Amino acid sequence: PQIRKMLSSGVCTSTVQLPGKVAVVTGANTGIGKETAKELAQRGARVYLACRDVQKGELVAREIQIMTGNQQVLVRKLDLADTKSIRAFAKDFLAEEKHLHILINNAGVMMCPYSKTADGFEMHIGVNHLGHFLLTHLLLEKLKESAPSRVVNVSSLAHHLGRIHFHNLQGEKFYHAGLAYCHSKLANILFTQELARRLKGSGVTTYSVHPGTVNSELVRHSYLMRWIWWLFSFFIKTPQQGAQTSLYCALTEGLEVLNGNHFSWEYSK
Ligand SMILES: NC(=O)C1=CN([C@@H]2O[C@H](COP(=O)(O)OP(=O)(O)OC[C@H]3O[C@@H](n4cnc5c(N)ncnc54)[C@H](OP(=O)(O)O)[C@@H]3O)[C@@H](O)[C@H]2O)C=CC1
Ligand SMILES: CC1=C(/C=C/C(C)=C/C=C/C(C)=C/C=O)C(C)(C)CCC1
Repeated sequence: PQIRKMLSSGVCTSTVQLPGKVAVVTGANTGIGKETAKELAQRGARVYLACRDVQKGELVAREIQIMTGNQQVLVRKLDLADTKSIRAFAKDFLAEEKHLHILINNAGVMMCPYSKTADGFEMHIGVNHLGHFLLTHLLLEKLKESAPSRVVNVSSLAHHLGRIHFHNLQGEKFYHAGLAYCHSKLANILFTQELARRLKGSGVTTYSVHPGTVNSELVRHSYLMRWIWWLFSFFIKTPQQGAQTSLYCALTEGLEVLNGNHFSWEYSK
């Protein structure tokens, strides 16, 4: 129990409520994204679940509506492996909404077999980084107009093993599914730092996050990881616990001074 308590430490204690606020959470139909969206809805925000599978999203939206009593939980199609889908999502969102206060770039894929996005990017870098990069870029004016607003990029402690190999960005010369994930998670952090630098003074701030080791569907592509996750399932975080660091960065008052920083449960009390 002590190990479990230590590994699942770090709770968002902010009491901030979000009536009138608008949030987008990518990959919100399961895992950490679903729990993040649920908490934002609980606090009164209008929450867009940006999912590639709209049917799955609708089921979750209904569940969140019933649990929170907030009817403003909406599902929109977003496939981060296809820039056409990202552009269509952004176009419809910008036409529909006056504001965007919280963007949580949460969706992610880990250790999938070598494959490419619709636009020819290696899947990890394409979905985890480039897809979110484009999405953020397309929504940036709206975020600025809605300032103070925040962008949270869900990265991972796996970034420590990441390197940006510009000569092999699409994994065509060499591909390792685990390392490809690590590279994409490093890209999330570098993106956060540079975005913070460029947005200084705009009222939009951005943070990257390691959510902890979380019992979710992320391990679906690796038999070994599924086995490790099963073996340690008692010790690792629930998705609800895994959502705490994203929520902390989205909600905590006064965090603007730490614009561009990386937040990780390992360092929290
Ligand atoms: N679980 C963990 O231990 C850790 C997780 N993270 C990060 O946390 C984030 C959330 O992961 P987690 O909840 O654990 O994993 P899950 O696999 O449970 O959730 C991932 C979400 O991303 C979505 N997604 C995947 N590919 C795409 C795509 N092409 N377009 C749109 N959405 C997509 C999935 O949709 P669908 O259900 O349709 O596949 C799903 O909703 C990820 O960024 C991950 O890297 C970081 C460190 C540790
Ligand atoms: C050894 C070990 C663990 C394994 C941790 C691993 C393997 C973490 C991988 C994290 C990843 C892949 C993050 C994704 O972004 C646990 C389960 C904490 C329990 C304590 C001992």
